[in-house]
Amino acid sequence: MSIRVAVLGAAGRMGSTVCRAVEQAEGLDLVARLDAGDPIDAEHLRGAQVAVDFTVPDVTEANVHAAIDAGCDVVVGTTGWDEESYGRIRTHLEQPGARGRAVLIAPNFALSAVLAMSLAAKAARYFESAEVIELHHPGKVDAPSGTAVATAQRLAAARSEAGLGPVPDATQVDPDGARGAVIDGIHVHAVRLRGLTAHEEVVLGNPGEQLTIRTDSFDRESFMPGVVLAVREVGSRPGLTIGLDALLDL
Ligand SMILES: NC(=O)c1ccc[n+]([C@@H]2O[C@H](COP(=O)([O-])OP(=O)(O)OC[C@H]3O[C@@H](n4cnc5c(N)ncnc54)[C@H](O)[C@@H]3O)[C@@H](O)[C@H]2O)c1
Ligand SMILES: O=C(O)C1=N[C@H](C(=O)O)CCC1
Repeated sequence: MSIRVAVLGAAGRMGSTVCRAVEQAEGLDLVARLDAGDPIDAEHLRGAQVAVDFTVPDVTEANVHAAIDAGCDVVVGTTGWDEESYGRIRTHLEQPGARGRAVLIAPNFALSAVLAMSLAAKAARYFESAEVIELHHPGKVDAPSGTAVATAQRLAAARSEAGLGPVPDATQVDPDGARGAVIDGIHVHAVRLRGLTAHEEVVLGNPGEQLTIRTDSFDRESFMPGVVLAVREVGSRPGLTIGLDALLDL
């Protein structure tokens, strides 16, 4: 039996790539392509069991609630999520009408990025300094990237668990924000450059040495094995799963 899939944001860069990947994947059946202006309800989802959301940060949470109400499990790649919005999804999934439904939200479905985040979190405890540089195409609407936010949060958590203090930084004068965004004490720098797709460097420093962990997605095909895996697996994980790590046994 095939898994029936709807794609939300189907006209976008990621959504259109996901539509092609679903059409080509064995055991998946693309039943609906929805984009801005299309209602997200049972009629328009056309019997989909899994909805895949690659839209925009402003609308993704509302889409997920609507897809749950329409009886779908949901795979989300759109960025812009935080603890509050995760909490509202968890609460929704505990309601009687939504029990057993599953939502998987991942800031990055590329294997190299998932591994880079995991390796960076492992390495973080051994270094005094840690910063994140993310580099993306100039059509991206949000900064810093969802991947960079998640990376910084994981670096900070690992440092805190290891008892490390703040990163060393003597900066006192920075009127224009040259030191970047600061997420949980980790500096994050965003580059937008024509020709790029999605890239990230985590730089970790000690006296006399540096470790650089870099991931490069050269095209959107790189995200597709992770998206297809999530579509296949989401139904067997009721509740909210954050990140692809759980599916890869990392
Ligand atoms: N998790 C990952 O691996 C991963 C990879 C790449 C991009 N992303 C994220 O995916 C999102 C989409 O990126 P993109 O480059 O495809 O953007 P995009 O602008 O090309 O596509 C977004 C699409 O969503 C549509 N849309 C807007 N409002 C909508 C609504 N209410 N309902 C349905 N569709 C709606 C737009 O019309 C557009 O077609 C971004 O948040 C991006 O950061 C995540
Ligand atoms: O192209 C984008 O936009 C991407 N967004 C995600 C993010 O913000 O981390 C993943 C990488 C590509």
